Amino acid sequence: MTQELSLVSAARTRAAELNELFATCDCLVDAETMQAVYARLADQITHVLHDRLPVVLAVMNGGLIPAGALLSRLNFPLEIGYVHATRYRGETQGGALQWLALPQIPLAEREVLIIDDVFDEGVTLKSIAASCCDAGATRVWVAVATNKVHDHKVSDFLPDFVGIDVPDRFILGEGLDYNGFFRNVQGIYALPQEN
Ligand SMILES: O=P(O)(O)OC[C@H]1O[C@H](OP(=O)(O)OP(=O)(O)O)[C@H](O)[C@@H]1O
Ligand code: HPA
Repeated sequence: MTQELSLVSAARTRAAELNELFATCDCLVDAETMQAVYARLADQITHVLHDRLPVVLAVMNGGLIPAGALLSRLNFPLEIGYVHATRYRGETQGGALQWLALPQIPLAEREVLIIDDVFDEGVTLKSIAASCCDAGATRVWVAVATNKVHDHKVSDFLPDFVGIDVPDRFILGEGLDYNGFFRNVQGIYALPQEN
């Protein structure tokens, strides 16, 4: 087999494995419900921020999908940027937060809205919000598509806008990945529970 054919064959095998895994996942929130969640969140954000000229920061990579869903529903003046900070890196348990990109837009004397896919333990968003404050933001708001319900959250920090509560399971879809895959899935799914 040529090298190209063997790469194609390996990709096919991996794609089939991922499709098989996805077929065993539980749907927690369907795609239609997520659209309603984004619409409600966008209304709440609009109510608060419509005349504050915010800088809206997507948290890459997972925040990309919810940020897109929300931004297309925010019909008021705002600027868009991103930060990249990660602490799971393909694992199902979080580690130390690694910063890959700081905001490019100056945040001094600006209101900032940070958008991410999940508020899990909260380490990521608490740290990003603190760094925006350190950069001179007058007020930092946080919006998340999902909030994982458990009792091991960071202290003294909560998101301002929460889409939907989900149980304490490893979830994927709507920006959330498993080994880098499934971010593009519409709806929220959970990996099968170990027995
Ligand atoms: O509340 P926490 O326990 O801190 O976890 C939440 C963060 O974890 C995920 O990012 P991840 O580190 O997986 O990077 P990614 O978005 O690039 O996948 C997710 O997108 C959040 O940013
Ligand atoms: O449940 C999760 N799934 C994917 N990424 C995550 N990052 C934090 N929690 C999760």
